[in-house]
Amino acid sequence: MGTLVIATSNLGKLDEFKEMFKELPVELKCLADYPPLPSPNENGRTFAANAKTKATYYAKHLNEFCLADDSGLEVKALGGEPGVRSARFAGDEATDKENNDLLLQQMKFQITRTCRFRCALAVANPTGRIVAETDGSCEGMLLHEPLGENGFGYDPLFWSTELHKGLGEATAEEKNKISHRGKAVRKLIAMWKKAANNKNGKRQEKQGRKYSNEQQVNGKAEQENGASKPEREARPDTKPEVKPESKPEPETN
Ligand SMILES: O=c1[nH]c(=O)c2ncn([C@@H]3O[C@H](COP(=O)(O)OP(=O)(O)OP(=O)(O)O)[C@@H](O)[C@H]3O)c2[nH]1
Ligand SMILES: [Mg+2]
Repeated sequence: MGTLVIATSNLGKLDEFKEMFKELPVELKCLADYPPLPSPNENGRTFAANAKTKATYYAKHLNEFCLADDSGLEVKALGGEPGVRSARFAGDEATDKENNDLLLQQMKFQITRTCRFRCALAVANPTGRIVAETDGSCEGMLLHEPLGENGFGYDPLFWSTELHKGLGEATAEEKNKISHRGKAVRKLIAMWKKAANNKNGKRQEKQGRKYSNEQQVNGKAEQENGASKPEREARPDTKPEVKPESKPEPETN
């Protein structure tokens, strides 16, 4: 079984990933399983750029496959802010509460409350090369005050137009079904399943080719040894079993 490190220092994200990956045949690890590393710079202009930077950085240092997530909240009335700066909106070391308070203050007189969460995921192999990327988004409205105790970050300020409730009120299962991260994770899992199916298909094709080559060689040898054709055909049990290629599961966004 392979290892995948969930390379995030955000415990809220980590819990969501653990829940969503629990059925996968992979050994999940997190940064706490390794000696501490300084955080990488997240100064990219897009979520995708930051996710790739983090995945590559951790994969190279830990010599493992690493999954990184860069995500944040885009508020329409603020021109997409806090966006990639979501974690540092109220300062480099800002807490969730400080970020939320600043956001509410900036939105005090705004009538348009449309916003969305976005998430970019990147997986890097142990050399640091990016081997998979996906993304997801989740639409909502910014509340005027915190609602509910669940989730993390900006969740208490986010009214989900898909769930018709605040993310702070939603259970983990409800949030994962509609969230930016949930959508990005399901795309990633669908990609892995497709790649695994293709690999199985290729392996079976190779086995089939090997069998047919062997048959030709054996046939030739038998002919040279004087074996008759009907005798060879009467041995179907020597055929390798070639299962039909199974279809990947449809994406469930
Ligand atoms: O209410 C929320 N529900 C979410 O589902 C969610 N996803 C992201 N965020 C916020 O966006 C920033 C991400 O910044 P970010 O991607 O740099 O992560 P981070 O610095 O916390 O950890 P790391 O993964 O970089 O180690 C942080 O402020 C998070 O609170 C969320 N807030
Ligand atoms: Mg970060």
